[in-house]
Amino acid sequence: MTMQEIDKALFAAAEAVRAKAYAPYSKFQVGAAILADDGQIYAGCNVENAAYPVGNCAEPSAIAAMLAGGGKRIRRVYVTGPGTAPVTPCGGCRQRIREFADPDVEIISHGVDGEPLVQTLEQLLPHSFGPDHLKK
Ligand SMILES: O=c1ccn([C@H]2C[C@H](O)[C@@H](CO)O2)c(=O)[nH]1
Repeated sequence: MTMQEIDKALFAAAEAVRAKAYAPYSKFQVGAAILADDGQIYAGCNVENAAYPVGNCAEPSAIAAMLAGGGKRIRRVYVTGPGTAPVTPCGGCRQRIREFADPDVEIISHGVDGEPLVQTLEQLLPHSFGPDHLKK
C-alpha cells in the first residue's frame, strides 16, 4: 500500500467510528484510527459522560482497541472531527500516544471540512517524558 492508500484507509476508519461517537454534551464527534505494528488499523471514538470530566477522547479508545486486538506499537495516527480546523489531539492524548509511538510517528489531524494537517509526535509533544525515563 502507498502512503496515500494508507491515509485513505485510516481516514475511512476514523470516519466510520466517528459516526458512532457518544458526544451528546459537546456534540463534537471525534474519530481516531491507528495503523499499528501488526499492519492492522484500530479505531475508536470519544465517549462522553454526564459527569463531564470522566468522558474520554477518541485517541485512548483507539489505543485500547489496538491493545485488545494484539497491536503493540503505533505507526501512524489519523484523527477526524467536525469543522474546518484540524482536530489535533489534546495534551493528555499526545502523552497517551507517546507511550506507544516513536517521536517520528506522524499524526494527521483533520477537521473534515478542511485540509488535513500532518505533524510528527515530536512536533506535537517536544522534549517529552516517556517510558525510557523510568528505566534505571
Ligand atoms: O483530539 C480530540 C479532541 C477532542 N476530543 C473530544 C473530547 C470531547 O468529547 C469533545 C469536545 O472536546 O471532543 C477527542 O476525542 N479528541
